[in-house]
Amino acid sequence: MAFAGDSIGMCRGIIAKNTNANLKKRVFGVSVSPSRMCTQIAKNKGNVKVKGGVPSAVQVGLEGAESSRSLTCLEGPLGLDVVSEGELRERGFLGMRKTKLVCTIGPACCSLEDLEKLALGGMNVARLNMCHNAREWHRDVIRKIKKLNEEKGFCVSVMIDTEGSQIQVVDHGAPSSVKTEAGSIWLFTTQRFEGSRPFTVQANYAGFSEGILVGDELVIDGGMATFEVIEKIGNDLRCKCTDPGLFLPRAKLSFWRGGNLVGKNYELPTLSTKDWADIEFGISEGVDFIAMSFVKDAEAVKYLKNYISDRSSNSIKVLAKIESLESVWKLEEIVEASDGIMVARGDLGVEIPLEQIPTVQEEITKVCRQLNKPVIVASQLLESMIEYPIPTRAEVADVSEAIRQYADALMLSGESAIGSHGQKALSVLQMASIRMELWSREENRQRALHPRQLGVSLPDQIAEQTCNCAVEMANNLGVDAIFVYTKHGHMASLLSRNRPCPPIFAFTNQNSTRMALNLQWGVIPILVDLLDDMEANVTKTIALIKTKGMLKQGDAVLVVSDVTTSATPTVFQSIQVKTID
Ligand SMILES: Nc1ncnc2c1ncn2[C@@H]1O[C@H](COP(=O)(O)OP(=O)(O)OP(=O)(O)O)[C@@H](O)[C@H]1O
Ligand SMILES: CC(=O)C(=O)O
Ligand SMILES: [K+]
Ligand SMILES: [Mg+2]
Repeated sequence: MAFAGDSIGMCRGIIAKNTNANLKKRVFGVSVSPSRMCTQIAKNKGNVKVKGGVPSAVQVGLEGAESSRSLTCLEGPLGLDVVSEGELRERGFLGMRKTKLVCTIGPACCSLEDLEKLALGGMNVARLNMCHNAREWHRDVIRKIKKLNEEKGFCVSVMIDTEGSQIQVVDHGAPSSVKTEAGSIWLFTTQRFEGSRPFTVQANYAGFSEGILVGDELVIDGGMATFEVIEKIGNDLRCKCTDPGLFLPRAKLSFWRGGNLVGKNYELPTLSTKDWADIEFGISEGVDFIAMSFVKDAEAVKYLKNYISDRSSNSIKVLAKIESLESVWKLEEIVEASDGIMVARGDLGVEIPLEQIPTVQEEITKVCRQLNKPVIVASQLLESMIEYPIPTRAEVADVSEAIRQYADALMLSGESAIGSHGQKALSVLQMASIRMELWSREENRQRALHPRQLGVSLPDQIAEQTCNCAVEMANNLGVDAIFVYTKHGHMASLLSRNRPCPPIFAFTNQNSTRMALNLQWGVIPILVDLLDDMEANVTKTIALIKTKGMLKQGDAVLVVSDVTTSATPTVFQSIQVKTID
């Protein structure tokens, strides 16, 4: 693959020692000069110093800052998952898929064999929607996934998704869908009754009609059918169907007045008693992510994060689902508070007009990248594949647009949970990712980001600038891979944020970091034991990957690390380019 550009001239100072003909051939693009990098570093005045005299490395250090690492030894097998290893062998470094894939597990794919097929097909994260099934069912699935990871060398993270609170239909008088004719009169009630009553719909929440006025519009599932409220009888509503359509099971209700949403959901708690019990269950089963449904504000996310850190020594990442109007209003504070975001387009489409979904999705992905949080685009990506073996052209275009927007991950819902073609749907996502990522590289689209400075403290600013420069260098030099050594995944995520052309191999000695990085664009997390001496880690990991036959002579690797030496308590962030001989 070629990148447009001129020469490596200005880079020579950095890579002189390691430059060979092979690398030169692959180096294209506008160069970053060491002097430009130093200028950026020098802006962070204080006791920052730039080390000279090492032609293959740029090092910056902050004197007196203690190393945050407590690394011990580097031995044992290379913790690279079998799927990444296969992709690398088959397609080479640049051909490795960067966009991560999440599959919702349901009755159609919960056997060990089906889960293994999804893992082989590239599932990075398995999502369990706690709206469905008993906890025993979920426990069984989680254990199967962990068994596959342990015994077959996969690296599939587990996410539980809370049920949350929302006004919805409990019963609409039929086991599946029911038609609503224009002009038909329906009663929406909170009364509980056995069996079904024609033209009667049970709502799940006693206060569902509070504040609702005659003349308001009642919309089902964002437009499946529309009613006008014609009479209030206590808490119940008599409604006339104005736009005929369908009631599906668990249909969502929303009320509108003069074109604006009447926000009844706001009064419901973000986490119900059942959600808290599900969260306890998730903690005890050692899940990697908890996706929080119907997040209203940053407080709810912070509360859950604090609760988890008090309860569990494992770090479980909290993802906030953006699926209400209120969460769109408070987007930035929610993104800042959370460990990642899901654009839950299904329920979002109930609360905002459908034509606004594409722009809201683009805005959310942009904010997440600016604030360096992973983002999943979810719902109806390949909806027609629940039934059919191929997607519609429009679905492929939608999926490709999410990839072009550089979403970290794409999610399958019913396609994998209940669909007849879950594995095929996953392969559509995989092919679309590889195709669109190639196109984006050819268009040099990663340059479109003007990253907002995130770091407040000087060490954080240095880490961020190091990663920004490292990615620019990696792209310009056309290196094959970026290696990073990371305990909590921060450096790896800062590199990912820049959406580099080569894949990022993130070596970590913490399993929770490995599982969390599974959601981040372009990061291949690898579990290894690490040494205190960073230089030794670099040498040993390169040697390990080479031994496996995945690095060959002439390959170039850009290495980003926090270099600590035993002689000084100083942290040096360094960028080195190593060519393999
Ligand atoms: N564990 C499961 N058991 C049975 N059916 C499931 C399960 N998980 C998902 N499904 C089915 O797949 C469909 C889509 O799944 P998904 O869980 O993504 O629903 P959703 O309504 O988009 O999510 P949410 O409830 O979080 O808004 C659901 O309507 C449901 O019928
Ligand atoms: C995934 C989800 O919760 C939604 O789209 O509503
Ligand atoms: K849910
Ligand atoms: Mg939802």
